[in-house]
Amino acid sequence: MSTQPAAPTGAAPQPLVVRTVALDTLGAPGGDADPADLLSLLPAGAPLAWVRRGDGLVAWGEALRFEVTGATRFEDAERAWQGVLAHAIVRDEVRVPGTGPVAFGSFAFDDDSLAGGVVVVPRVVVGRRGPHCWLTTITPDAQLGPAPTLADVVGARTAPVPPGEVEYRDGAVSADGWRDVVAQGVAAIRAGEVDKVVLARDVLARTQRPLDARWALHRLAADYPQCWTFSVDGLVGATPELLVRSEKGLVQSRVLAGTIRRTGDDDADVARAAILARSSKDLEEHEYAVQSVAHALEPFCSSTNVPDVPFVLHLPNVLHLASDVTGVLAAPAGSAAGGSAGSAQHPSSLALAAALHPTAAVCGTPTVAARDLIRRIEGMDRGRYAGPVGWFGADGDGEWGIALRSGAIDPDDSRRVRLFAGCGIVAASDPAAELAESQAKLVPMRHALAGTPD
Ligand SMILES: C=C(O[C@@H]1C=C(C(=O)O)C=C[C@H]1O)C(=O)O
Repeated sequence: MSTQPAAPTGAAPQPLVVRTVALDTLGAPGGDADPADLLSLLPAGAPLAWVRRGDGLVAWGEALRFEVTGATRFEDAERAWQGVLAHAIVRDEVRVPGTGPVAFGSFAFDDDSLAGGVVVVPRVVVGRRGPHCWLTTITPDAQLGPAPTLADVVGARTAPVPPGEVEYRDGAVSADGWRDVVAQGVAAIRAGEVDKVVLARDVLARTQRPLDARWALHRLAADYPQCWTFSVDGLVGATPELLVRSEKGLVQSRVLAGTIRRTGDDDADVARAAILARSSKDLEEHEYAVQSVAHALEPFCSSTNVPDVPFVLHLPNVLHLASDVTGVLAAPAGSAAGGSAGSAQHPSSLALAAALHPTAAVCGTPTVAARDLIRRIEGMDRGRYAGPVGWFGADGDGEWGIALRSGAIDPDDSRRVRLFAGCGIVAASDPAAELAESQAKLVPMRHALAGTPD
């Protein structure tokens, strides 16, 4: 068992008291913090976030933390979370997805990565979903006390600190060297080793001041509203790719693969979107990714819906071919036919994420051969980049993105941030074009680290 509570809590699981209360969307009278702007509630330190278009969860503090490693990291994390829940005292007055006990998680791309994975159970969570806003407090070793208020938990708020000047240097592989890596990938495809492989690179940023993750989060959420802006244990980003959302028996996955850079000229970009939608190279890359998700979901679902044709997702830096795959989870054994009201016995969202990971959008096809090729030629440990990142609740429902367009803050020196970008490679890929695409994919994080407002 590789699950370890990071705090020396002894053998017995710690009982948690979990309390969710509704918040007024306009904030309490008397200048209380406004939950409408979730990110502005975060204190400095180690913020937890999963937000999109103003909805989502922000959280801080650590009631519990579990670190996991290896191929069993997802099931170990799941077991640790179940252990926590078994000893939790819960009073949830709101009862929508994201209320009650929640945990955030982030997991390595590769089973063999030193990064393993982490599950953080925060002390304070503030959530918003449409008209509902709520506050959850999670307190170890406490009695159920009076209802908490936002004013109790949000201290004097400080503005995010700008990072100052940022210097960049090569990561594990230089830009030129990475073109060679891509050429090796193309050669392996032409030799029949794989059909598609996704190859990534890292770039090292050094900021003048320790990076305040909130600075990056605000900029990412403002610039990339179509993406899921996340922060879990020093991994910060805004991903356009949803690995899986599972809610009350319905599952959804947003699959991306096939990319073209934007030019900044709207007319030219419309023409490029049309080129992307007809590009056989990009459609092939996309089809591999969609099929990998559809096949991984099928064993869990009574029905799935896989669009025949992708749509073009317009982001400020790139255009992507995108498909939203949906499914209905099969009724758990023993329940009434078609019953999906209680999701307690459905596989949890984390179990689904584990079954889906790694999709062909971030690994390749066939999966194992592509993963082996990545290990052989990529020249770096991806860490938690391209792994599942997100949150789940007491019933297992939750949302997991693929940690793309992201940076990992060095836990020993928060002036150092490792940024990542990768590209799907097929037989027709051109190394120089893939390098340019990887640079476009680094733009969100580079901009998020820009030291001064623009
Ligand atoms: C691997 C990344 O992106 C993935 C690769 C894509 C592609 O090659 O077209 C598109 C979206 C993502 O699935 C990344 O952003 O780092």
